Amino acid sequence: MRRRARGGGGRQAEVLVDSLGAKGDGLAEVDGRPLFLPQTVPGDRVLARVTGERSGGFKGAVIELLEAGPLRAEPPCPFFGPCGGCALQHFDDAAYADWKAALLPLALERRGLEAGRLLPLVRVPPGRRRRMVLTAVRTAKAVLLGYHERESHQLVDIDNCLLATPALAALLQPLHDLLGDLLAVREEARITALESETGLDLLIDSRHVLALQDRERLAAFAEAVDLARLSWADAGSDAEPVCLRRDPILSFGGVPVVPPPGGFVQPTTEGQQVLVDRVLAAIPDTAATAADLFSGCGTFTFPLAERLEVYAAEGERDAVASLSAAARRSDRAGRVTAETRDLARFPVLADELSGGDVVVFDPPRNGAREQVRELALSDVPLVVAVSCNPTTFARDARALVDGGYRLKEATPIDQFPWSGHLELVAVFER
Ligand SMILES: C[S@@+](CC[C@H](N)C(=O)[O-])C[C@H]1O[C@@H](n2cnc3c(N)ncnc32)[C@H](O)[C@@H]1O
Repeated sequence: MRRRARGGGGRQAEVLVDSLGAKGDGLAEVDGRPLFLPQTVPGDRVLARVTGERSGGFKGAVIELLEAGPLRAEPPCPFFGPCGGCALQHFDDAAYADWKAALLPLALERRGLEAGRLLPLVRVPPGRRRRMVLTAVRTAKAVLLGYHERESHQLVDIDNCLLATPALAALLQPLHDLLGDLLAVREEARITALESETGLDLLIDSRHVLALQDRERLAAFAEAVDLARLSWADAGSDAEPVCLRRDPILSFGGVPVVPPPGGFVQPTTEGQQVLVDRVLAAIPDTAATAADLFSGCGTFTFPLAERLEVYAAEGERDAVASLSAAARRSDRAGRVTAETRDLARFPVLADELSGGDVVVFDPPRNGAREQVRELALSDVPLVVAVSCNPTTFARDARALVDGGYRLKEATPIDQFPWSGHLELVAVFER
């Protein structure tokens, strides 16, 4: 490392990037501590600015790429760089896949764990993201619609997204036009768009107060782009359907479910199928009962209930309502019970779980610390964990192993291509 004079924005240094960190940033060294440099690859020699502190090291920004590393690739998207939606389009594809596949064993290793059998990375290609959450703001000149820059409030305006399904990508330009008509200067909106099996489902969440002509404009928009449903929420308040042309439907284990507006569903159909297949494959024929914790609106509940009696618990009231309504309409009504329950504050207790055959749990990114404490005390013979965060998964896995479980098998799934995120499914046995 060669230091230069302090610049106005912080210390500058010429560094060599030697590896990639767990979130996809290149890692160099300054003063014997790691310097995290977004959008660099191993072998890059860069002039960097130190911009702050980060987990035992520094965060930085590239001022100039002095020499490109051999694993640098041409990013396919013109928005890559400023757009915070992707972090790793500039990395050689095979090297990217190796790096992603290693995230899970590395996270486990940090907790002193190893999977009995680590299956190869399953890759979901770009262009399959069926759910997107975007932000929009009306400026004096135009509407900006897209993702924020990394660690910034700055919005990057996009009119295409290579991650999204073609139907979602094609919605971006009409959405720009709609929001240009609707929003006043400085008004913002958060848009959740889902491509369901029966068409697009859109939730617009904004402080903008809807006048009668706005509602007419929204209905005309729904008609023009053939939306299944268009809902409106006021800063997170209960979503109100503005236009329901047909129910948006996703099928879980063959059961049609109408997800709540903006509700969580797996981001890709392909990723969901792999997760469901791996969960079902882990369950022996002798099992009769299962608990599906953090169930959402039933991604695993309904495939499990084809054969098993299932208790589903989930924190979002609307998701449980969707799940319960779908169960009532299905042939699995007698095999599914669902409850709205905050599993961090009121985890299902070891005594409640004990005697059951299988627990499936699929928590949010921060994991299931409180729920896992109870699971570890239970006598459930089989636990299948689904997670989108190897770090919190490894923490929870440690608690299960300390409670007497064995981590039998784990599968990493790249449901979030070009990002530092990784989906996974893991099987634990007592
Ligand atoms: C990763 S999603 C999985 C949902 C579902 N298993 C699926 O595959 O679609 C995590 C779920 O946990 C729910 N959740 C988050 N925090 C929770 C809590 N404290 N208690 C119960 N559920 C919670 C979210 O609402 C979300 O539905």
